[in-house]
Amino acid sequence: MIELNHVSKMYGNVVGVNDLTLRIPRGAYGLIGPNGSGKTTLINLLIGHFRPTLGSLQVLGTTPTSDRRLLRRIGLCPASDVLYPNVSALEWVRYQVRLHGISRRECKSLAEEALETVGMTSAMHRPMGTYSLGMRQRTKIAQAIAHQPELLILDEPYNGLDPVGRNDMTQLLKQWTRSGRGLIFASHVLQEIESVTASFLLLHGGRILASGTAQEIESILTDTPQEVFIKGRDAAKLIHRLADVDWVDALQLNHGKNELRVSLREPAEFYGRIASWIRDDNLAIDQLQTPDGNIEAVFESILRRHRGETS
Ligand SMILES: Nc1ncnc2c1ncn2[C@@H]1O[C@H](COP(=O)(O)OP(=O)(O)OP(=O)(O)O)[C@@H](O)[C@H]1O
Repeated sequence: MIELNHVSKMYGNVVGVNDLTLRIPRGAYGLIGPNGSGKTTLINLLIGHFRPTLGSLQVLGTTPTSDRRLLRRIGLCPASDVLYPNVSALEWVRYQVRLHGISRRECKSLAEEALETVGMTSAMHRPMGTYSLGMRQRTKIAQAIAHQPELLILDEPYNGLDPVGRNDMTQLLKQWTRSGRGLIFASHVLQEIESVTASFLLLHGGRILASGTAQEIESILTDTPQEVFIKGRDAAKLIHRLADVDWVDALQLNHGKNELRVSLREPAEFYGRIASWIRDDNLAIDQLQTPDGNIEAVFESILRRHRGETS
């Protein structure tokens, strides 16, 4: 579906993306990374909005900047709010479909169908200025899917949505994924991506740090140094167990000796032993706090590996 060969994009002296090489088959992928990691730059390269400063790329078997017909095969939902307050969703989506060179009559039925898919039929004649944020997001998605593209690209589709809107968005993206068409969507939040697809691309500082399924990334993390906080009255009593093993990098007692911070070189070793130590020594331990699910910690772990601080 996408092939990047040593792609870099510079904005003057600023690196947008840095030497990306990647080949991903058709499927659904979450593009995850903190602010400024290069997600939007990558999306703009995929749709041919930007030409790479270095390297080359192919999307759906063609070069985005030299094949304008590619835009007909891609649906794009940008992060920015692009809706006109005095225009109805139906008019706007029809107009966007028309821009793809589709006949006037067909545009209307395609627009209606897409708006129905996103649950906007009852509000589609109202001016978009009266819509909630969730309705605006759904209208943007309708615009992206109305011309029935092969690949849907969404930049932060969950931004600003309340829990109900988030759930609706997840259902919508799952439905799209089940149809077997391509999906790439950028997000800051791991859980949002996890609820739609198991496949990730992790960007940081314009580089792809990891790609694969959640399990693959988890297994990278299991072997990557981590910090664990052990909390409870007997936390300090675990020191004699942990002081002599070679997979512990550092130990620190905090909070009146009720919290032990452990820097682990091989977390799997720790998790394999901790329960039996607590049981055998009959220790009062209330909590084990790990960085699981915390995307900042995930990035920190992968970054350490990336910087060569761990193997
Ligand atoms: N038009 C521009 N001019 C100069 N620098 C830019 C421009 N657009 C992006 N950058 C820089 O390129 C890098 C990547 O930015 P990009 O917007 O692609 O990241 P992002 O992951 O989409 O971030 P966010 O989550 O905040 O949208 C950042 O350092 C950013 O400051």
